[in-house]
Amino acid sequence: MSKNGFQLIDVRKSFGAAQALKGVSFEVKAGEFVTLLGPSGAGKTTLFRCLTGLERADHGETWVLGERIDLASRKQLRALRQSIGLIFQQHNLIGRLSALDNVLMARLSHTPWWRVALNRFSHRDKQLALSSLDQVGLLDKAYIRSDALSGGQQQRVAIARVLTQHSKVLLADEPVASLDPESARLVLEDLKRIAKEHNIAVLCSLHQVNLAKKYADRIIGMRAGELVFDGSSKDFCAQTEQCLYAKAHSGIPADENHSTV
Ligand SMILES: Nc1ncnc2c1ncn2[C@@H]1O[C@H](COP(=O)(O)OP(=O)(O)OP(=O)(O)O)[C@@H](O)[C@H]1O
Repeated sequence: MSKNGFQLIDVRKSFGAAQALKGVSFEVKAGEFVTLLGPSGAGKTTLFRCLTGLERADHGETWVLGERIDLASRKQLRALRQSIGLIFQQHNLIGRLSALDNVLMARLSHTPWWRVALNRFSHRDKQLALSSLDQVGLLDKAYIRSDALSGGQQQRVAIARVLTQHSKVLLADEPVASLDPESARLVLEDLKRIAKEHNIAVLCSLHQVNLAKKYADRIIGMRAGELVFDGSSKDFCAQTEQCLYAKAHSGIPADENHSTV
């Protein structure tokens, strides 16, 4: 099993009668930027929750950085989660803190409590945080309160925080859902570049097919808990898109739809 990236093998998860994941298998390797597409209820959030250990699958194996996160103890889970960077639609920054202080939050678990209480992070940590802000083009905003930044800039501060955390795996759950097209472009370009430059496995769920096709190395399509497409962006054609979305809204059960996997 790869020490880098993550892999799901026949992962199934139900909530009562609702089968959220019906045997999902795929791998994302270090350096890959993969987008996850699928209509509402496809199981994307459940998949992310299984990958972070927030949800335990009923069946199958969930490997993260060479370890079974589905079998991890609380202590192992805490350690593993430090290597998993999370980006959400709502970036979870503390509005009254500067961009730099928000990025430094990634170093909390590496910093003695008294340094945190006095807001005295080490020089090395500050350099690291500033360098991360520089990598997302926001060095000049380091000392600005984060609630004074635009939505796109705040999302890029959240990316800088993940970089400062030294994440090896990055899960981005609809990171551009509430952004204007230009901000969305900048965020996706950052995520793609970071995957390559830092050799991080990135899985990013999106609702915009055009953005997935433009930026992803690979697209994974899910519908009703099943993987229905796993391939390169150029192979994701109009027919695949229709299969993924249109029929899902038509009331036809997923089992009766054509699968491209
Ligand atoms: N905690 C839960 N309790 C009951 N059912 C759940 C729970 N979580 C998810 N489900 C069900 O599992 C299925 C998949 O949900 P999930 O949220 O993973 O889909 P999604 O693709 O993320 O959808 P969306 O794009 O709308 O967020 C849905 O039918 C949902 O109702």
